[in-house]
Amino acid sequence: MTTTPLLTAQNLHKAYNGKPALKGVNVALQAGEMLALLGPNGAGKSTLLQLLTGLFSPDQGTIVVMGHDMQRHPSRALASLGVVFQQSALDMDLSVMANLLFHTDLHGLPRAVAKQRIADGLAAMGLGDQAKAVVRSLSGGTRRKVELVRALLHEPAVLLMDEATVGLDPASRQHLLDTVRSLCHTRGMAVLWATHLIEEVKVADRLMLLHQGTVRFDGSIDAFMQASQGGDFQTEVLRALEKPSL
Ligand SMILES: Nc1ncnc2c1ncn2[C@@H]1O[C@H](COP(=O)(O)OP(=O)(O)OP(=O)(O)O)[C@@H](O)[C@H]1O
Repeated sequence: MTTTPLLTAQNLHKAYNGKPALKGVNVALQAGEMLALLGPNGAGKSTLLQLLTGLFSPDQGTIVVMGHDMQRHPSRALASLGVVFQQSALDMDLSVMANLLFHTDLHGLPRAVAKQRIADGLAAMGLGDQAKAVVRSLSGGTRRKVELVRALLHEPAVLLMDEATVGLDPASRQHLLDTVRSLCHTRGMAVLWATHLIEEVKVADRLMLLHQGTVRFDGSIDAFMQASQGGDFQTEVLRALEKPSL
């Protein structure tokens, strides 16, 4: 059965000063799906995520989120997106609570609903006692978790994560990914998650390999391994990306 994807990007092109960074990329994210976007430095992962979040416009191509065209109706499209970027979006001098309330106000959530979701979100990430802490006083790993709580407060249909596990120790990284994974299952949230950590992508439903602005593979990890040349997962990913390491 085919269903309408929650997010569709078609034929995305983007160049910087005439140098192409994306050359006709297509993405379709289905409800409940976790898609890992893997590629070496400079492959175009951040550029793709910046286009999908409406930060920049593509030179060519279209992006539709929950039926809303990103260029024609950006605020409607963005209302269904949660974003965790490499760069922190938190105000370092405000408390965790103030940062999170700022986000829920932006999305027009009533305060009572906002406070309940914030309490639940912090508790789910093991941060129930950190609401009053000033963000600057938190470790890098804890800030990442707060970023995730923030990104989920308006219950987005689609979550976009760019290297969201950077700075986390292995246990926290696993916890963050498990949390996201269970939201895919329970709420049908779709996730596009850019990373350069090959081993990390094994928990994803689908793998997209990006190299020099072009999609080299898009499908399940099983399909990738079946089409490969018999090496282990890491070896085959590096072969597909023509890299000795990522
Ligand atoms: N603002 C910019 N101005 C000029 N060139 C850029 C800009 N942003 C990215 N590029 C170039 O576009 C290409 C794709 O970069 P991008 O950051 O999207 O890749 P990436 O896969 O996210 O890499 P990384 O993992 O290093 O962040 C690279 O050649 C990069 O140098």
